[in-house]
Amino acid sequence: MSVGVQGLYHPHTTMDISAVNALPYEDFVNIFGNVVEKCPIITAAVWSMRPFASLSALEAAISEFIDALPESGKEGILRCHPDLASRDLHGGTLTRESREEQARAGLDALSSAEASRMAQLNVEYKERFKFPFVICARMNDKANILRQLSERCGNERAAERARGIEEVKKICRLRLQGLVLTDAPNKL
Ligand SMILES: NC(=O)N[C@H]1NC(=O)NC1=O
Repeated sequence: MSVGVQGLYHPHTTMDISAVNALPYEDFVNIFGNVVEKCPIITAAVWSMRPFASLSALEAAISEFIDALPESGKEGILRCHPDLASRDLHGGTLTRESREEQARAGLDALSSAEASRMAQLNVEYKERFKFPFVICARMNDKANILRQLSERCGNERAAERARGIEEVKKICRLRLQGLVLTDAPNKL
């Protein structure tokens, strides 16, 4: 294992679920602490629910923990996310996961027109909802992200809070799949 930015461990190989279940909580939090961006408290809490029968069971435990939070807690999770394509992307202050996801969607290589449109819409969104726009960057390209950011600015706050949390769960699923072997298809 190697220690990455933010002090999180990044195993070189994916683990199977029994290896995950055998982890003491310190290692579990070090490895999985950022599956929900900057919310290691979620990881630390779900450790109590092990053993997990499968990767999907671990994912479901995280999802249920999030769903049980009050609306303020869900907004708190959204507020832990960095703005997409913000100046931080070049400044190196993002978590490794977030930087890689944004780069994969092409957000590190926007034209200046795209960058200022994105910045302007991010401000508009945050002024309206008081939390940042969150979308699973790995499932979208930059054109799609800009379009959705613009469209979602017109939503109601409760709908947008729920939508942001859905996106957090998609980001979480992809981050987990990078760390744990996916369940064998013949077991599903
Ligand atoms: N604001 C926002 O959506 N941030 C995130 N999206 C994503 O895929 N990774 C992130 O950090």
